[in-house]
Amino acid sequence: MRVLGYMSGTSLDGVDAAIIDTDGHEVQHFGPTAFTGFTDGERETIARAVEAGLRWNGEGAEPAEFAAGSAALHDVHLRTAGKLLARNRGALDLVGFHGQTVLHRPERGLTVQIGDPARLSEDLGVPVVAGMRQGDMAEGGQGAPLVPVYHAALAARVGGGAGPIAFLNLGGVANVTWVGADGALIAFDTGPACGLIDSLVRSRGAGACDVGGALAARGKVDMAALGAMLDHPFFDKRGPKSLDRYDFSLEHVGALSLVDAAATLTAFTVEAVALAVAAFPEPPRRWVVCGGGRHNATMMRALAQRLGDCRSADGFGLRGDFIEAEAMAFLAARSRLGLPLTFPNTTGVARPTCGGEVWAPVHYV
Ligand SMILES: Nc1ncnc2c1ncn2[C@@H]1O[C@H](COP(=O)(O)OP(=O)(O)OP(=O)(O)O)[C@@H](O)[C@H]1O
Ligand SMILES: CC(=O)N[C@H]1[C@@H]2OC[C@@H](O2)[C@@H](O)[C@@H]1O[C@H](C)C(=O)O
Repeated sequence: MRVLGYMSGTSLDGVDAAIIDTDGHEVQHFGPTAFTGFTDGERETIARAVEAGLRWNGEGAEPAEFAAGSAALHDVHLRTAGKLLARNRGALDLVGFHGQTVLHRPERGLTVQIGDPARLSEDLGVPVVAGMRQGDMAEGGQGAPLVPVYHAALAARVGGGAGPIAFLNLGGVANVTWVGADGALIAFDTGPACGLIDSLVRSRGAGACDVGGALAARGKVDMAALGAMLDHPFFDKRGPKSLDRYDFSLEHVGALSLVDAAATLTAFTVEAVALAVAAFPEPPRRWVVCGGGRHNATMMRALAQRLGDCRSADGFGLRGDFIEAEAMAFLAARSRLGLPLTFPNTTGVARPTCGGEVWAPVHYV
């Protein structure tokens, strides 16, 4: 199947898209990719939906802001498809659509993504698989992370010898997938990645993110603040476990200078990843890093110091900025084939579980 996967992640930077050819087990061909950044207006509209989602907290009627957020997202998804399909005339069989998470409360079986898969299917003329977190939650899972089964499919490409490897995604939130030498999977969210750092940098009027980790490189880690952040109850929980992007706050670094706060938050991300190792039967022999955080050289240096062999996915011929989008395509294909998306050791779901709901354009036969 030729499948277009879309992801708009928690960092609210825009929409990633990638086309892959897949049979739901392996990737036969990596097709083109595209990213469309949100305009300032779109970002504000979508951020308002996220803020409204947090206030709403799943109680009472859905906030009115969701509709405007969905409409803005839809436009960005269509623009992104325009770029991809103009360059790629081969027919698409399917689309995998994530949408924008506006609330994630796994302890209450609630995960909410805005977006309009029905309209997307109409406008693209292709069936769209969406709602892939909900099937997992209905069976008692966390609804996240979803990408581990895709990481497993990529593992052979980065293996290079015996022993377990780990994929680490550094987006707004960080998640890890441990792939054993026999293909066993263990996965969970580890803690924040870049989301808190972005919030810090924005709140101090210093841009949208710590580009290259330049701020953190000039700062000093505040051990008291780091200790206080690592005291969060999330780190006492055993996995599988998952996070809402806003589960952590800036309160412990509020009094620090910008560079010291950036250094401390960067250390927080790294230490939270290091804590994950205790959950694995053996330490990974190699860490493969995906997501925008791998552009943060200070974070990458600290991770390598803490974890050992820890490198960007790009060094293995993978597209580190598009792995989540590719994963949405891969999961959509698996959903159509009735194959499981999530597993007891990746989301805590009761049994390997398929999921996703398909939206077909009315003229589609
Ligand atoms: N050049 C750069 N230097 C430092 N950080 C960067 C750079 N480019 C991107 N980032 C960071 O990468 C993050 C975005 O990564 P990515 O697009 O993988 O996240 P996401 O998919 O939105 O989030 P999630 O994976 O949590 O859903 C931003 O939060 C930003 O801080
Ligand atoms: C609820 C939600 O949207 N979670 C995201 C977020 O961003 C990273 C991490 O937290 C991960 O659990 C998940 O995204 C990826 C695509 C996943 O489900 O695997």
